[in-house]
Amino acid sequence: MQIWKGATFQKRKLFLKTLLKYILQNQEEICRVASIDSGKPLVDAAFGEVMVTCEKIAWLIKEGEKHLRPEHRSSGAMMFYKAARVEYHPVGVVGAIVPWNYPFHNVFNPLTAALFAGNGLVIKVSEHASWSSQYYGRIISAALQAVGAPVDLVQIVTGYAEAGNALVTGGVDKVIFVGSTGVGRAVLSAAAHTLTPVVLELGGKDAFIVCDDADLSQASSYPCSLLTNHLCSLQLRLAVPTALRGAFQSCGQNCAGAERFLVQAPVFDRFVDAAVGVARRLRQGPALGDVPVDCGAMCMPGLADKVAHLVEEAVADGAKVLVGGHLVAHESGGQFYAPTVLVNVTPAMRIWREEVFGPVMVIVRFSDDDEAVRLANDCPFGLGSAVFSRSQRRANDIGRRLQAGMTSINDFATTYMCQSLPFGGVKESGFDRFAGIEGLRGLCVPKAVCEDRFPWLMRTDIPPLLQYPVGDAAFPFVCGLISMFYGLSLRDNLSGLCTVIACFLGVGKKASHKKSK
Ligand SMILES: NC(=O)c1ccc[n+]([C@@H]2O[C@H](COP(=O)([O-])OP(=O)(O)OC[C@H]3O[C@@H](n4cnc5c(N)ncnc54)[C@H](O)[C@@H]3O)[C@@H](O)[C@H]2O)c1
Repeated sequence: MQIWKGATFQKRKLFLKTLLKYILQNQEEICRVASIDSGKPLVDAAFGEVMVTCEKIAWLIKEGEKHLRPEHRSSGAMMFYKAARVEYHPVGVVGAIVPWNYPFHNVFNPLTAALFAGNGLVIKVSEHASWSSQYYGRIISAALQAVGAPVDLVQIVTGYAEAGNALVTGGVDKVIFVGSTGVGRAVLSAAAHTLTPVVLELGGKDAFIVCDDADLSQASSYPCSLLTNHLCSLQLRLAVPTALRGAFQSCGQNCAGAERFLVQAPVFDRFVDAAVGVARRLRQGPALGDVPVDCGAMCMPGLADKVAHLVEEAVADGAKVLVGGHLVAHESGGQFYAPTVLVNVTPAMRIWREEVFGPVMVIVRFSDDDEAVRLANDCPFGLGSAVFSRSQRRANDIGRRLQAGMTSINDFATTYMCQSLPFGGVKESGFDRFAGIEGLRGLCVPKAVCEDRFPWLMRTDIPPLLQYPVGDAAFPFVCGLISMFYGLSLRDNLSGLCTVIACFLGVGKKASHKKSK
């Protein structure tokens, strides 16, 4: 760890380039391994695991150094003769505890940033995705070896809750926990004993808002309503495929997964019809079977039953299943839950508040922007969000009011493809950030440093009348300084200056008199 801490940025970049080269040359194998361990189709693995990881590595190589170099800061009026800066030093050993849903990305995401920041890393992978971690671990060791870095710099461990707990309490310098809200609470509580800082990246239940833009497209006075109608349906054509991917990518097993689709009344039926039309045609089965599929299996034991239970309970309370809504038996013996579209859901239902983490698209109608915001915020989680409107201004107005860590305008989850942006949530989705500039710097100790700006010209010292034992004029002198620098008018500043000069001149003698006694 000590060796890597002193590694140049050039070497850290070389490590990332070595990883990137391997990933690019072995994309298919990496995706296959992720598919076997998580049940997701290859395209979902390429999209959600490999593409974002490559973007992260590319961003770190291009911009990472810039954000970890010492940053000069202003020193303020009174400290004008000082130079101030922040230095970003590695925290030491980062402990990352990750879930099973993206076996490749969940390992490489903390790995790339932690090592680029100069840290060592212990990753506790999920007990449900341990197999693939062995293969990914070998890639990491080979890349470390290739650049002459210590191979034990990264340790991958697996196990149940006890293993995770041992990592939190075992003396790492910072914990990144990615997982469910309930376990996040346990991790935070364990970390409190050792005062270990924790980043919590927890569950989500993203709102996906589709506005109708009716005022524009329906205004009879509008000179070109044909065009606006076309634009409006274009917006829908844009929103529906994105909505479907937001709901069914990786069979809905995404932290930043769209789980609540809020659609404005005038376009509600069209949106629902379009979504149902596609959802009905989705092919489901084993990810690496003989026939191509759109939706794979559920990974975690019991998750499909949990999803089924949530849907059944909602239906019993008045929700309506338009597509799916049932478990699917398959000769492979895998766990499958059919891609589902559900309407007539109300905020009183459990499915509205709890993370489903499955292929269920809940579509709810809203009448105006205020109601959309109210419904979106009526949720314990606040990870991602999306707003669709052909008026970017309107979409941004709604977006600003959403209680979420991330908002994509006219798209879904694109904030994560912009790797300079922080990733994380509010409310029960956690706190602090793991990606972007904030996440990268979060893996460092931001050390404040202050030194003389002109050491060859002036070295600063405590003025004689403030030296112990302090003279009688010390107090008026400090008050004078405060007025001189912070007075709100020129008169106050000058009056402060006069006091300072008077004290300085008058007390010089007194101080030396006292000292000679
Ligand atoms: N916000 C994000 O970035 C993000 C990303 C992916 C998944 N998630 C969330 O993860 C959840 C699904 O993953 P999961 O079921 O694997 O989550 P989980 O919370 O059950 O497990 C996550 C990890 O924590 C470990 N763990 C369990 N108990 C622990 C304890 N007491 N102390 C320390 N570690 C412990 C597990 O072994 C696993 O490695 C969902 O809620 C999803 O939203 C969040």
